[in-house]
Amino acid sequence: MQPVFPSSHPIVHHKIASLRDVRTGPAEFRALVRSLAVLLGHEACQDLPTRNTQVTTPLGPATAHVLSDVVGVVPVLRAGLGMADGLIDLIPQAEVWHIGLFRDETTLRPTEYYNKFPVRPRLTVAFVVDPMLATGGSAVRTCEILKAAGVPRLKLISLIAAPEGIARMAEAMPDVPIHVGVIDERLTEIGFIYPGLGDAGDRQFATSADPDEAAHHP
Ligand SMILES: O=P(O)(O)OC[C@H]1O[C@H](OP(=O)(O)OP(=O)(O)O)[C@H](O)[C@@H]1O
Ligand SMILES: O=c1cc[nH]c(=O)[nH]1
Ligand SMILES: [Mg+2]
Repeated sequence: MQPVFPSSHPIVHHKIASLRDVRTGPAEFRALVRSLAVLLGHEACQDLPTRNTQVTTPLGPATAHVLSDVVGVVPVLRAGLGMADGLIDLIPQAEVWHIGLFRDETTLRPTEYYNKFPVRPRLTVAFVVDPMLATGGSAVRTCEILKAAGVPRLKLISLIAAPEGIARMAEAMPDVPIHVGVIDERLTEIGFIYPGLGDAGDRQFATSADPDEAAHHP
């Protein structure tokens, strides 16, 4: 089974409490997603290798350390987009590869609608970012696409995971570590994470179909 790293950081937990809250509107929700991505991204980068380099400071030469990897950030559209901004805050030189998938609401299977990445990939490590790991279908499909594109090392960063999604990743992608804010109780009968936060894409982009939910944050 792959390593799973639930965050133990109090700031992560504090921000996830606000993210879950039904009264949190889209602007605050987006800001929380971005800052949680920075915090979890920081944890996920802990073991990245560095190489020595020389730079000249105003006082003279210095040995410095820079990342050896060509890093990619892969948001799973739509909900992963807000997390990508946080990862790019951390690693501005990262290549950003977009993968468009949504979950069919009846079968819960991922449906692909968009991919954008270079024909001859140079990445040596990619961080897949998606706030929700529910059944795990979307994460597994994304990792399959990236492996087929030749990316040798993958990591998944999510904000909330269900035990079912973690088990699915462990079976299909045992070499992909998972960095996650929290692991929740279970999936509901319609495949939502419980207690979760609802639909992460709709809450970021203000597209909830439920007028009562929208009324909480006019
Ligand atoms: O683990 P799974 O069962 O596959 O579910 C998780 C997926 O569901 C959500 O996306 P959604 O399909 O709602 O698309 P969206 O981001 O466009 O809202 C979420 O952002 C994941 O991509
Ligand atoms: O709880 C869930 C499950 C899948 N996608 C979401 O946005 N939320
Ligand atoms: Mg959605």
